[in-house]
Amino acid sequence: NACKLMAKQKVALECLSYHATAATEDTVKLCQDFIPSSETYNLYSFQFHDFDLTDEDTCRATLRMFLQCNLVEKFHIPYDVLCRWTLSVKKNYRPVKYHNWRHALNVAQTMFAMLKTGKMERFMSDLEILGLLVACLCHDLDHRGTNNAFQTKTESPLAILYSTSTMEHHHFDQCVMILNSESNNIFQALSPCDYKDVMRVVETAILSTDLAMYFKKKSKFLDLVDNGEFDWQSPEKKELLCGMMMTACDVSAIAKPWEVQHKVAKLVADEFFDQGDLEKLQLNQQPIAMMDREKKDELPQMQVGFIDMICLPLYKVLSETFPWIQPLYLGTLENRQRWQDLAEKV
Ligand SMILES: CCCOc1ccc(S(=O)(=O)N2CCN(C)CC2)cc1-c1nc(CC)cc(=O)[nH]1
Ligand SMILES: [Zn+2]
Repeated sequence: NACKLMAKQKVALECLSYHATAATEDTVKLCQDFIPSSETYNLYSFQFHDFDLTDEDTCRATLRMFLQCNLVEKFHIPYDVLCRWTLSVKKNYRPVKYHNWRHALNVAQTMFAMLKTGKMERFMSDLEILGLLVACLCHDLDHRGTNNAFQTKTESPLAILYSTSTMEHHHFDQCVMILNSESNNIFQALSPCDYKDVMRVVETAILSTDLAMYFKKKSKFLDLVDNGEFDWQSPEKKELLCGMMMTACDVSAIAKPWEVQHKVAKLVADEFFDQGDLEKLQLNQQPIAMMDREKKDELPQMQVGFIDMICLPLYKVLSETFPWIQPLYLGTLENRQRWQDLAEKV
């Protein structure tokens, strides 16, 4: 009957989350590890990259960011739970070329640098800081290296579950699944009210990483800034600001030193080209230029377009209100020149 079916589904889900969460020995090891300082990992810098970090380093760097923001203390997060949760999050990223655990770590580190070096933490409550860091680390969970359009075109189960922001809803789902898994709930000590609030911050932040939503968000944000808005404390203005910060972190590879940006752009391109191959072979469709490896010569020009359409307007309006994040704007400008030079060479 229905009850038995529900019970079976519940057991199946628990079994799924059991395999999806961290192994005990890995958790014990991370728990005992020495955690180097933020400076050792260069976490305060907008020029941070993960190329020299081992997988263990990426977990220690994650713990360092939580410790540096005093989140373990403020929200009574049991340290072993934080270790297990970190490893479970890392385990639920697939080894795709770009949207993998390393991307999530880089996005979280940019958020950390915006809050600390960019001095934006003064506009955020402790709960929002906790929610934003968790959202960055979880924002692309279980990404398959294919975008929302691909889910829709292939009528994938995810597109049937969510017709809009398909992947972003799945990323949030995965985040909830991990928190609901045995001894993985870093929010376990929060009051029911704080729990509701932090989950709302995490959900809004993860859903706001759908670039299709960015353009709507940007015009609303621009209206506020143009009207000389500076009180970001009202709930809807705060949600809008957090959404803009999430996009700023999500695309922040565009602002990194040229060698870093050039390497990361190749990872992005390779993942896009893999989807283009799938569309040609599996769907017998011609992919858009961005995903067509036959058109890789157009890549520098596309990066200039990406910078002009999405990145520069975003970093410009954010750095006008929060001047200390200007390195993101200047870094993007420098890379625009590099991509422009390559575009003219072809
Ligand atoms: C590097 C390979 C080419 O990469 C791009 C090509 C075109 C555009 S686009 O702005 O024209 N636009 C974006 C919205 N799509 C719906 C339509 C196409 C963006 C990128 C790009 N995206 C990311 C974010 C994943 C990172 C990055 O470095 N570059
Ligand atoms: Zn992302």
